[in-house]
Amino acid sequence: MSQTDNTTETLGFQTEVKQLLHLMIHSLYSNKEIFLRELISNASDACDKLRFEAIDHPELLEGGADLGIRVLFDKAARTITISDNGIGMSRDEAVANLGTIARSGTREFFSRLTGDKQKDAQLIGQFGVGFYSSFIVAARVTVLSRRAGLPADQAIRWESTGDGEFTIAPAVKEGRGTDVVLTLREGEDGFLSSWRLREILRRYSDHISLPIRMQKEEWDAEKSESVLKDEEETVNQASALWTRSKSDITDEQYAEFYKHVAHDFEGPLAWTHNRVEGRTEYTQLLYVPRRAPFDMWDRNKKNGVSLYVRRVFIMDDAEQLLPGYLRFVRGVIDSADLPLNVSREILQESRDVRAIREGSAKRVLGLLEDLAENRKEDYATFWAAFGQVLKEGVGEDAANIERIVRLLRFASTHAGNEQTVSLADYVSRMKDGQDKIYYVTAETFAAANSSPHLEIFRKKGIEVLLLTDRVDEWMLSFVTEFDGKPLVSIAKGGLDLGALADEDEKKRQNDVTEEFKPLVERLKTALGERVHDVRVSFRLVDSPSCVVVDEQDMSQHLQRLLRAAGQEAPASRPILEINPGHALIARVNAAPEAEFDAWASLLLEQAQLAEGAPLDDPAAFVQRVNRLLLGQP
Ligand SMILES: Nc1ncnc2c1ncn2[C@@H]1O[C@H](COP(=O)(O)OP(=O)(O)OP(=O)(O)O)[C@@H](O)[C@H]1O
Repeated sequence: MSQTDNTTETLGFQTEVKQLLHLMIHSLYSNKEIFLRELISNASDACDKLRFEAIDHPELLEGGADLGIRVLFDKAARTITISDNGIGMSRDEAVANLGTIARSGTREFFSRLTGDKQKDAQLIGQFGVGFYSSFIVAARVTVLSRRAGLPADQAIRWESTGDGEFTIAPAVKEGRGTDVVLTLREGEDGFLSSWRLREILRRYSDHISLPIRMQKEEWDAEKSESVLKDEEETVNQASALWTRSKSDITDEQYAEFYKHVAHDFEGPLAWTHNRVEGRTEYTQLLYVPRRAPFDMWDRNKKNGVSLYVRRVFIMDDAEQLLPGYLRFVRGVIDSADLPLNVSREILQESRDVRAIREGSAKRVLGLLEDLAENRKEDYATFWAAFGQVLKEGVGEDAANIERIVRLLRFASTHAGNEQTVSLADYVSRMKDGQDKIYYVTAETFAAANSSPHLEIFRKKGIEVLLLTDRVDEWMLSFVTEFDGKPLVSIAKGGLDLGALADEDEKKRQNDVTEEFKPLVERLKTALGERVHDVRVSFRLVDSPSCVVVDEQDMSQHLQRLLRAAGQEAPASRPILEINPGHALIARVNAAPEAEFDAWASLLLEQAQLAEGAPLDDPAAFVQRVNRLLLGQP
């Protein structure tokens, strides 16, 4: 910090702000006019905040409850001013809000930037551009602001040319609120036009519920030019978008409103807009974003939609209005019943809120069902961004579990790595006589897809779901059947292909099992405590052996996940299954007694490796393999 005179302080921007400014000026160059949308959006938020604070402190309005935004320009001075009479900023608020980015994960976000303009522009989109977008068109930005409630001589003047530093000084401002004055860069004079500014405002900010006023302009036939009048006029519709009737709102207006409430740069994927009447009355305008925000998995991140009560803004991120598994939804809920002084605590208890939450969850599920049915590509986009979050719903929302289960999508041996298969698709492709839905869980798609357990299913052409997301094991504890068909792990318990194995095959299998009994007994003795059991398996085709767990035991994959998360997991011993048709099994069967223990260990250890499980003693494994390769047990 340095002082240029007694009162003006010069401060540096946070490093990330400097990076953001640099990047924005370069990557959003072709989309400059959005600065106006961002500044109007902030001005509108500032008025909403004042109106909300004034519910408990009416003196903040200082007698002027007529909230609004004004856009002015001055051709001679080459400035555009966006002025609001909202909440304003104190000195400390200005320093914190206009010099830093207060979002956790910001540093990590910036470390992901690549230097590739196009990719970075998309990343910034996820981040939200906000106030700093002024510097795309302005060489200098001056903010004159007075917080509501403070006297006129306690205003502040913030100024920066966007090159790393800003100054802040005390100032005098008669009216409360904020004036943002942009002194344009060379070559940006095109914005100094009433026509141009109105056009931008109508395109991007028509949904703003407050009046946006500009000086009236009229054509003067004598002078043959348009002249500014002393009167003002409102240039937007100035009514809350969600209160308008659906048929009066264009898709573009819905999209621009979304960008405002969601602080998103891109338009939404889908939305649902309804007025609900009955015991509780409310309007909901809910959006599904296209992309997950960069900090979606941040625990401290706020979630949810904005709550209004009879058009008065009450709070952002009212997470009580939707169940947690729909936390990606953005938008507005405007209640006719809640009190204006409702707090987050009251929201938690309120019966009206419960009704809103249940009603909104149903609406969003309906919207997703519609996407899944009629806009498959968009549903795939949704699923890629938020599928993992939606899965949480099977544990969280028992009332809607059937609907949620129908919305789930999986990778499978038929469909490949993309998660596109619904349980209904799976059932429609089931083989004659197949009465179960088969799946395998693993850490990665590659591990799942090359699991030895799949071999017999591939041979018989039976589809298997490949589950590799972290929440999958947890999810499966809630989804145990679909359409009357149980979901069965192919790596658990004995393999029972039921009606899919014919009588001849069953008889042959019994004979083989009998024939291999002595080998099985020898392996049990050799492996002792390391296994729970050894048995002959008909699920293997190309692999000599595999490990499975007992029906009621926790899967090996889940055991590993729990241990990785530092939790206790019961150490269940695996069952070793051997493939009687494999040449290596014949080799082990014929092995001399001195070599037998080494072969037995090898069968177990390679089966564990194929599963993606770590070995207890990898060095001993390597030595054993080498000795056997060299024929020196
Ligand atoms: N006109 C204004 N009146 C009062 N406070 C303002 C005004 N403009 C900006 N601010 C303050 O500065 C903060 C930062 O603004 P900025 O536009 O960068 O981010 P944002 O609006 O919070 O989020 P986003 O960038 O995602 O839109 C705001 O959250 C607000 O606290």
